[in-house]
Amino acid sequence: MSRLLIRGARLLGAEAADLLVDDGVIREVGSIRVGSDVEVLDADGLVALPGLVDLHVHLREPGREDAETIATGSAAAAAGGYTAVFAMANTSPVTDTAEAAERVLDLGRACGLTEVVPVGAVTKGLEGGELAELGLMARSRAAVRVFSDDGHCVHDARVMRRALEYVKTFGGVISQHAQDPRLAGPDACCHEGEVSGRLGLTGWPGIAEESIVARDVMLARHTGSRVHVAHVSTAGTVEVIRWAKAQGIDVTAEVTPHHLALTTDLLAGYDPVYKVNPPLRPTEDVEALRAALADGTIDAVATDHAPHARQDKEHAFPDAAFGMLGLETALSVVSEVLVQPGLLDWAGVARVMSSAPARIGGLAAQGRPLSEGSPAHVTLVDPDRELTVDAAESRSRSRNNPWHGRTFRGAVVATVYGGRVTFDRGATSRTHRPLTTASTPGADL
Ligand SMILES: NC(=O)N[C@@H](CC(=O)O)C(=O)O
Ligand SMILES: [Zn+2]
Ligand SMILES: [Zn+2]
Repeated sequence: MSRLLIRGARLLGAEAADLLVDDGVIREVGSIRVGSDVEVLDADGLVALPGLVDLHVHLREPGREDAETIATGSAAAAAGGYTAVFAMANTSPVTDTAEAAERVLDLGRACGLTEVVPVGAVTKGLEGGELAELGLMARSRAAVRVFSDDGHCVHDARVMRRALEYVKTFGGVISQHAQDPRLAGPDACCHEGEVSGRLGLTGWPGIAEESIVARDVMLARHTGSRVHVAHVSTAGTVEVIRWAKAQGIDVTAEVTPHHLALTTDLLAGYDPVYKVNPPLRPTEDVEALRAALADGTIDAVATDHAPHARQDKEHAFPDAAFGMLGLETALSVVSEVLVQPGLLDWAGVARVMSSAPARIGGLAAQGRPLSEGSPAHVTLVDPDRELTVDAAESRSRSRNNPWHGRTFRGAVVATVYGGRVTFDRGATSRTHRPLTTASTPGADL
């Protein structure tokens, strides 16, 4: 494998330095002189983050390749700075067997643009009844550690209890889509509140999420097992998680970029691009989510990238599919709503978008500090670069992009996965230069 020099990157908590990558590993950090046989990424002025890790994406393969494939989703992931993504199990067929998990793993490896980590279903067919082959999936080549019926809530407390007990035996975790089906009726399509009343849409309340999270943290305490809360969307859920963590309960949580930035007022135009599960919430919730991510109550940002084909999304609001794209824009949204206002610094971004999700998902080779001997998974970010989103330019096969036309400050410029450049926005020069000289130290972060 060819060698790669990342030149003059701003490292977290350190001076700017060169990173020499050989055979997929960071061999040297410092002022490095190299010969002409090395590919050079000019990272002058760019922040180098450990490769981003997304605990929650929908890649739709197998079954809905018209909406996304592992190849198009991997390309979108690389463009978003991701070097690992956890592919949810709500495909067709469902990822509820060892064979299905290994197939997703192999398809991801064949693409080679990002690590595609299969999430296993908790119950067979996501039906909420019988447990799926959790142990076989864990012991398979895919070594599944994260299990989720995402799209559905594991609502039966007895099933949830058994699942928690089971995954405890091999250090797994249940990622819960927390939504009490009795409190969120089949017709509900948005947040229940002032806006839904005005628009004449049927909503569901935050308590549908909060009551399940409250139950699940108690089940985690009872079983001594580990629960992860997917896409937290309300201030009440934040309160429950804060309390549970203070008790020493083994709970972690993620929040999506859209729940950190968008509010339920956007539904006024009935545009189904804003229809998502959990629904966009009022400003008070958005503010609580931002604060919770900054103070560590919420551990990670996860996109819940949910591509949908036009024929599923372009309907009257109540009939459209739930979900929105997120992989390519997540870092820019986080930069805009958290870094620019001073709620999070770049070390904080590395925590919530790389090291914490890698730890939660059990990926030892991801989320590591960029030092000698670490795997070369690197995301280069220009903190000042303005990015205007154009849905038509997406690498995703789908176009349900809620950020179309918006401009963000802060963007991913290049992604290095296992020592290979998997994305390059073109601002970096990849010329072969003889005897590269050392860079000058840049600003500390
Ligand atoms: N988030 C969504 O609105 N939709 C997801 C399912 C889910 O994450 O619950 C999907 O698979 O489309
Ligand atoms: Zn979900
Ligand atoms: Zn999801």
